[in-house]
Amino acid sequence: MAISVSPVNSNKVFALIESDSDQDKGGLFVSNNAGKTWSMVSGDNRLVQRAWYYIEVFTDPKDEDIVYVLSAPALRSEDGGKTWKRLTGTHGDFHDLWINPDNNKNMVIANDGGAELDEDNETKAIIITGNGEKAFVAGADISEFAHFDVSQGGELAAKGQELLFDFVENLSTPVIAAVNGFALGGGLELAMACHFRVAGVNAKMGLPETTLGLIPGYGSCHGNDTDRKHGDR
Ligand SMILES: CC(C)(O)CC(=O)SCCNC(=O)CCNC(=O)[C@H](O)C(C)(C)COP(=O)(O)OP(=O)(O)OC[C@H]1O[C@@H](n2cnc3c(N)ncnc32)[C@H](O)[C@@H]1OP(=O)(O)O
Repeated sequence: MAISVSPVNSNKVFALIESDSDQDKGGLFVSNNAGKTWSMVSGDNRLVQRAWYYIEVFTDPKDEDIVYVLSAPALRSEDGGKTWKRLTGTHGDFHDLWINPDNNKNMVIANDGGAELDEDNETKAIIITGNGEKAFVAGADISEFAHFDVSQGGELAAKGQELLFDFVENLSTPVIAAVNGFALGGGLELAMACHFRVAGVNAKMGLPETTLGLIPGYGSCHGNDTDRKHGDR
């Protein structure tokens, strides 16, 4: 079992309990009188499915009705544990959560893939689009790196991959590419790094750098784990 006392109301205590799974007796229980009496608020199986391994419950430091449960998925309730929404993330098996006591939008969650920082869980989605109708992103200005040698080219590609493409792909907030006009070279790769792509009727996509003998720098024509994860490229 796991226990969490609300930092804003010490009479409110949540207990996550695994019980006889054949009879579905486990789930989340709440006490509103510091543990004297208890009632079950949710028997959602997702809350206790990892109990054989670990089981974690956390109460928000600012709002006694916001509760988090870490399991194979990470789950959040905004109504005192009655209903649950799954948090998106880069990896399953969530083990620990830290919520900034002074700013409950700032949290760090740990899962089998590492730690993730969330500074704003009120942003439900991010849309990337071009300004105007001509281009989503026309790609890199090749004149800026035409003089690069092989190692400088490699460094540029590695840095861009990490700073932009991996960053976008690993965001826990869904990122949508609204492709309006040209999506060329790195612009097309940016759309590919997003979690969803929507193309307008004027969308034109391509990798024109290949006509110059350049291998696209950001993962569009060589596989990696992420490509396999999304499987939709
Ligand atoms: C980093 C890599 C190697 O991994 C991947 C890459 O991103 S490589 C770059 C891939 N992108 C391109 O090769 C696109 C090149 N541009 C074009 O093909 C055309 O410009 C166009 C199809 C986007 C638009 O054509 P058009 O309507 O005929 O307009 P233009 O007169 O050609 O361009 C207008 C204006 O925009 C400038 N421009 C265009 N593309 C880029 C770019 N990628 N970077 C910087 N600037 C760009 C172009 O130079 C013109 O500027 P001005 O002459 O008006 O100052």
